[in-house]
Amino acid sequence: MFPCNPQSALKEKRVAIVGCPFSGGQARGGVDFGPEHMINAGLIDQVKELGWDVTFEGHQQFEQLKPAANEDPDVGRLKNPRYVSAVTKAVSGVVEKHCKRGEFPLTVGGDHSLAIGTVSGVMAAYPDACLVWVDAHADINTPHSTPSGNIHGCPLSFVTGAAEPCPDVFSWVPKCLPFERIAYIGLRDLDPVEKQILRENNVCAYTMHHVDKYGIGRVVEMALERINPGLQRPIHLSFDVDAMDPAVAPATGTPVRGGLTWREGMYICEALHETGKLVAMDLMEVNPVLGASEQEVQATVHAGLSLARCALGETLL
Ligand SMILES: NC(=[NH2+])NCCC[C@H](N)C(=O)O
Ligand SMILES: [Mn+2]
Ligand SMILES: [Mn+2]
Repeated sequence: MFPCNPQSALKEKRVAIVGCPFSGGQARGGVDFGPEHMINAGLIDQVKELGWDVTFEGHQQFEQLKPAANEDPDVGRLKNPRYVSAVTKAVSGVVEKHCKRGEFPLTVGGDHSLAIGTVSGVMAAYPDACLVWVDAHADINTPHSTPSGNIHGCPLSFVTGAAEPCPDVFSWVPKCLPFERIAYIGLRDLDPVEKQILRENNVCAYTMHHVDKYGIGRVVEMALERINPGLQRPIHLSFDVDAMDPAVAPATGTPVRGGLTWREGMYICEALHETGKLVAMDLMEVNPVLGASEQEVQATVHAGLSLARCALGETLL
């Protein structure tokens, strides 16, 4: 299989929006309405406005992948394991297909368990890619370490191989992403085993402490120097909207105070666009049901739209 030429998606400016109405990786309903809200708020036209050709084949349909009641018992601590495994496998294939067509997949969630699919799909098309993970959380719990059983807290343990093998589920996931190719930005809520995994594997991780200390410009620069020296590698950006401060993006399932400002979030997307190496983006965890008011929902959706536009070049002269 030939690796894709990362330049084609960028030169031809073709985006494929992959709407993933999925909430099975965590316990709170509503995150499955995220993609619909983003589309209804004008995502397609806004991306077209930036000069991209946009494909949107309608939201992914996951209902038929859902096991019948009682047929998806926990595996270890993992909740809905068969459902999440099947959905992320499907997403992986869709993302890989778009990459191989020379399109830039913009995957809109949905909860962050979907990244098992997006990361494996991008890595199948671009085996030398690196990943920038912008999140309050490290999402690298293993099936044994997860305190919640929510798989949206675990996606990176599967794709890096940190996860213990689990019977029946996720056996399809390739160990496709080396630790040296992950950079985290925005971390501020880690579980003890996650800290241990990051330390033991010397993972490039910039917490909010580092954002305060160095400034976001320097943080992005240092992150890229670490995981992508000379900018040789294609870049996948996985953005959990809870990386943003809850004042900016309140409508999300696991908000944590002390997050990125509006500009810090946008800056990350702009800077990655500027590299000319960004090949895929995920925008996850917008939960329109969790806003305390309509205004909070709108604020979160608008932050999400703006992040996507910045990653696609909006603010470039
Ligand atoms: N994608 C997210 N919002 N993840 C939150 C994860 C929270 C916690 N670390 C857990 O594993 O349950
Ligand atoms: Mn998060
Ligand atoms: Mn996350």
